[in-house]
Amino acid sequence: MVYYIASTTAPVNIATLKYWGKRDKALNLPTNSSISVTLSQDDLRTLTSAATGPELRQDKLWLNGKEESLASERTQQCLKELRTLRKQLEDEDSSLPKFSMWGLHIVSQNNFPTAAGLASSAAGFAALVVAIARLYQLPQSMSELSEIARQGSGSACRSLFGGYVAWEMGKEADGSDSKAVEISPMEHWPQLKAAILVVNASKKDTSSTSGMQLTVKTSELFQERVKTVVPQRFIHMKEAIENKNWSRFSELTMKDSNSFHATCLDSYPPIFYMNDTSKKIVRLCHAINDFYGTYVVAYTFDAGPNAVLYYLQENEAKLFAFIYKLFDKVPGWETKFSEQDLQKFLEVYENDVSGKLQFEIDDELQKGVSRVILTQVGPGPLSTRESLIDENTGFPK
Ligand SMILES: Nc1ncnc2c1ncn2[C@@H]1O[C@H](COP(=O)(O)OP(=O)(O)OP(=O)(O)O)[C@@H](O)[C@H]1O
Ligand SMILES: C[C@@](O)(CCOP(=O)(O)OP(=O)(O)O)CC(=O)O
Repeated sequence: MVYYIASTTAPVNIATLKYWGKRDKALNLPTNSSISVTLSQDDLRTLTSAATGPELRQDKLWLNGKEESLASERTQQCLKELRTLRKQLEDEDSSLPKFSMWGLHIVSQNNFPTAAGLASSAAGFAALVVAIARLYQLPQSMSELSEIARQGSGSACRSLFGGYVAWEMGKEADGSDSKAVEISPMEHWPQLKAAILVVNASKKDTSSTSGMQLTVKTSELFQERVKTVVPQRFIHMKEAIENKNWSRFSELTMKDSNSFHATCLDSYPPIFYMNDTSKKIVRLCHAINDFYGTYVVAYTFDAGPNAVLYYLQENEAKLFAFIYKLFDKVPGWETKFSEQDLQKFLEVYENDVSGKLQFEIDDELQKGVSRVILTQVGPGPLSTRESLIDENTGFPK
């Protein structure tokens, strides 16, 4: 049997200017433009393989080792658009095999918790679209493919690029100008790092999709956010990235996270994504910045309680003096540091911080965090020879 197979990895992205609100639910068109940082695939990534062949009659998906339904309208829309593009190629060149007529087997693995507010849908849909586009040998650019990934999950469109990425909301009713573009590649500002404090790795209560629908419908504050706050912030954040202006970037990032969660609280009935631990982490970050008298850390929270802390490499020891001291018992540190390195963070705490800090380190804060993920800005989707599909059967290995 002949099977054609392509595989790719795709990254997670974490927004610094949040997407929250749709102006068209079916096409996933947003009410505001957004900005994100793509994170390194060494630490968080989806690996997806896609196969087709004349024997495959049905589309099938296996996610993290289990067969899953492909019935969701969003996934169907992505598959339909990719097939249409492939069909155009086949119509132009009759020697091409008729991939557009055959079934697809898609096998995917996330190397981190799925649906836990760690942007698995973003990496997942980005990988699905890119793997199939490569299998189909589509000539479309990443920006063009981002319009398809967007229909799977809005934030997924930003995972088609590495580095610093904007999703331009666009104006057209058909969504043809609502796509991701690169602001700067990772090489432009490679010193940006992220420490993710995993607060609760269980499934979240209110999905992003239904949460944002409720906010659009009920929050007055939201109107102000999309009309005035975000358009200005978008320009300023883009400038901050282009100029590598860390203080500006971190201030805007924290303010935008707070603004997004404020519109959730202003929804009726209110939506709570941050929990008590998240709020304590916010206070801790402000205490750290106050302590040093400069921006050392910037927090941001998505639709869940986990904290993403952005910081610059040069400030790592200053930040870790605090967060390693607090969360040294949880797993994750050993992925990047030796025992000796970690000991040094404790020494910085003992020498520079202890006794001088206006912040009470409490038990509850320590108990609320279960894991740290240490990562940094990274590249966009990468082709890989690693395949999850058996080339003799067309099924998962
Ligand atoms: N590798 C993948 N391939 C295809 N679909 C995926 C993949 N990973 C996740 N998904 C889809 O995304 C869903 C999870 O999306 P959801 O938005 O609930 O969580 P999240 O992405 O972790 O959180 P958020 O987007 O709010 O940060 C999964 O149930 C699955 O349908
Ligand atoms: C808070 C956010 O993470 C919301 C992400 O929402 P999704 O992209 O998951 O929503 P859907 O388009 O409905 O799939 C902010 C962001 O990533 O910009």
